[in-house]
Amino acid sequence: MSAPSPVAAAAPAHRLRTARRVVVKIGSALLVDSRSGRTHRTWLDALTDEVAMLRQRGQEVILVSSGAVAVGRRVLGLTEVGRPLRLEEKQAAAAAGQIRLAHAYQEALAHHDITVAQVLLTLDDSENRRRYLNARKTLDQLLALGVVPVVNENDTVTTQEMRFGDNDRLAARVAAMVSADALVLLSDIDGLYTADPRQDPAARRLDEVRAVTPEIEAMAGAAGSTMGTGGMVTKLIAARVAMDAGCAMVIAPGKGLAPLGALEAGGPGTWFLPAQEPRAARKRWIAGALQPEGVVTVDAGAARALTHGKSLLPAGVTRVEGAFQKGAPVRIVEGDGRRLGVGLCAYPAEEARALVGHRSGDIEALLGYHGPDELVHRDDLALTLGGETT
Ligand SMILES: Nc1ncnc2c1ncn2[C@@H]1O[C@H](COP(=O)(O)OP(=O)(O)O)[C@@H](O)[C@H]1O
Ligand SMILES: N[C@@H](CCC(=O)OP(=O)(O)O)C(=O)O
Repeated sequence: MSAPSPVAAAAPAHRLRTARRVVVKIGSALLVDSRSGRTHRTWLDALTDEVAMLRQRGQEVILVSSGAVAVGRRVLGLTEVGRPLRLEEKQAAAAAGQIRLAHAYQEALAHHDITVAQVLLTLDDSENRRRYLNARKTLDQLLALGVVPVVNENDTVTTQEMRFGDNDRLAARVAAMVSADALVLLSDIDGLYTADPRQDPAARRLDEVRAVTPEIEAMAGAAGSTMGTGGMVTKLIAARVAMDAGCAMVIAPGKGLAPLGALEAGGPGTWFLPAQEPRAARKRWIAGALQPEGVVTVDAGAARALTHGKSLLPAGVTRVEGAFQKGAPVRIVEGDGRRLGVGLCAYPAEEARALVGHRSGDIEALLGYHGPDELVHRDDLALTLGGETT
């Protein structure tokens, strides 16, 4: 019998404490007072105390925060009760609210000497590979510099109807993008119930979910509060995205003043536990889900380096074929045609061709800008040797 997977064995409550990278999503209803449109400062201060505690323990934290529309509505006087805002009004509200939201986070985290950076993304940024790679690298860089990124959707450029609950999915995409180990969705409810507890008093909360099956999906009803309207449906979509990326997700109650501490102490929540870890999930995604758009041939020395876990440097490349953009998946082969694997190329095809056989130190002189040293970074590389993805 094979040994049980350490991923499945870890007790859910420890997931948060042991996670290297944590994404915490904060909904509008938790952060913004529905009547006054003001942020709940005491709540935010308490949450940022917890974020500081996680940082002190050496954990990296990304916050995905909603609330721009709710804050901006009041600022712009778009407060007629009962009238839904038009898309352009919501976008205007988001623009006016976002700057205040960012400021609130900046002030709250400044008490702990933590620098905040605002990152506005569209859902599409995680789908378009070139922008995806840039967003991932920016977030990586911010985390490496000890910064806490505060992410929201870039509501100004969104072309679709802005729906509450979008940030549940955005948070999951961000968690997948940065290979986070844990995603916490702080909610007005303490987890997933067998049915909407507002409708069914006999509904029971689930502690753990290991796969989002149709049976689980059937449990999710529509929206809850007046401000948050995503309900459980978007949370389950988020769970799927997170789990596919090897990230554990938890829906936990956020109203209290120390929601993360409560969760760590074994408080209520529903954990969605993936079958594998983020690194393995990402390699599987690169190797399996993407259609290669080019071929990069490497010499024997580079092939050896790759099998020893190194990145691919331009010096070991002998040929680049195809027309592709930065971030595209490319097949990596040896001179004799033997397939080594698939990787995401850090340069577009033309630039990659210009770098063939050159030392990384020459990149700036060749391209006129200071790009990455690696043509394919080892984190973006899935070797498929002997049928195994590594
Ligand atoms: N099966 C379910 N389990 C738990 N809550 C559910 C379920 N189905 C629907 N809901 C509703 O979803 C709401 C949470 O969604 P929402 O209010 O959008 O969350 P938030 O604003 O906290 O992100 C709950 O208050 C609950 O009324
Ligand atoms: N981007 C929007 C939030 C969208 C959203 O998903 O809201 P919520 O359901 O409260 O998490 C805003 O900042 O107002």
